[in-house]
Amino acid sequence: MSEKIAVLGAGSWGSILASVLDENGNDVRLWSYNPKQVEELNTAHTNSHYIKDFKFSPSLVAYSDLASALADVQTILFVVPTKAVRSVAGQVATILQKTGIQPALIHASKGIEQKTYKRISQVLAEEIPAANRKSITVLSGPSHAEDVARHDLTLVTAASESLDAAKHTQKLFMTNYFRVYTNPDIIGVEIGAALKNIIALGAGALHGLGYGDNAKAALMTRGLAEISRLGTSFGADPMTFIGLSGVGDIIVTATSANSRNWRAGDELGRGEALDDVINHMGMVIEGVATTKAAYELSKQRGVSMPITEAIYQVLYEGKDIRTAISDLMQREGRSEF
Ligand SMILES: NC(=O)C1=CN([C@@H]2O[C@H](COP(=O)(O)OP(=O)(O)OC[C@H]3O[C@@H](n4cnc5c(N)ncnc54)[C@H](O)[C@@H]3O)[C@@H](O)[C@H]2O)C=CC1
Ligand SMILES: O=C(CO)COP(=O)(O)O
Repeated sequence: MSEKIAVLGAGSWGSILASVLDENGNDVRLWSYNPKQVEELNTAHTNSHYIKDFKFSPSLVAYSDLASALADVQTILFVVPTKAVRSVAGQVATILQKTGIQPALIHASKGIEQKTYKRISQVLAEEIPAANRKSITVLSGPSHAEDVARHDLTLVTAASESLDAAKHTQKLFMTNYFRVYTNPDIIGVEIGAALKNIIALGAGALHGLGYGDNAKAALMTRGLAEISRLGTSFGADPMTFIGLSGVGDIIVTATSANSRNWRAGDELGRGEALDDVINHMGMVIEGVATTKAAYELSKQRGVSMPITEAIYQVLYEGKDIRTAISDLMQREGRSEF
């Protein structure tokens, strides 16, 4: 199977997914809005700010002009940070309207839009009227770009309301080190993908504060319980949260220094200020904005999310982390389920 594919967003994840698609024999156009990055990708075949010590194949071509990247493509993969999805999708829609092509739409971003609380697939469906809403697919799961770059074994999920669309994504990405499952539950997969970053921030903070394995296991388990409560309130399948995009992604992001969210939490736990952490990371820390969206959603829907609320208070209300942890521990005793 070989297709013309545009990958939009050349950060660590976009560029490595583009590389997987390129290795699979596709004609891949990697788009970035940063011309310097495009030049580096096309001349040195590196993307040094986002992915260290990795050489891309010269067959992978980068574009700074979106219309050229989209010319005649059969598939578009969106991998920009959540806050940029709507504006990039709007630009794509204008170009697709002019050219009349109707490519398959996949995304691999992990977040929830601020204020509208929409999932990424909902934003894409709204902005790109030509899209077949039911066939939009999300690719998600425990998958740090750094590990995929060195061909470490990686298992992810392609979720879509359309099984044909999910299978199409599965075929595009499958390699001997990158295995893709299908899942019809796009709601559960997108919610798990977004909210695990809140737990990764918390796990990093526990590490930075010097807490041990019991505390981290407790946070991951009870964090998953509240993600599952919010997800099922939207009709997600509870089983999704014990799959790759749920517990799988919590394990990888909440235990690894490759995770930007975990690292940000670690630095906060060591006493650094949030603004400083964001500034020197130089890459997206999705969990910061997702904490706000999830906290507001939980209040709107009456879903109990005490860990998310505690992290919201630390990030947005200046609450001391140790006080937040102590308050969580001293909540009234209750039944586990
Ligand atoms: N890095 C990873 O291992 C993984 C990341 N993800 C998700 O993929 C998404 C992208 O993450 P990364 O590639 O890691 O981010 P990154 O921070 O490494 O790169 C983001 C890229 O988006 C571009 N960008 C930023 N604002 C833009 C805008 N307004 N318009 C167009 N382009 C813009 C930047 O120039 C950069 O190339 C996030 O939602 C993240 O949660 C998902 C799985 C793994
Ligand atoms: O989603 C990821 C791995 O599955 C990447 O997480 P970070 O954005 O925290 O690096």
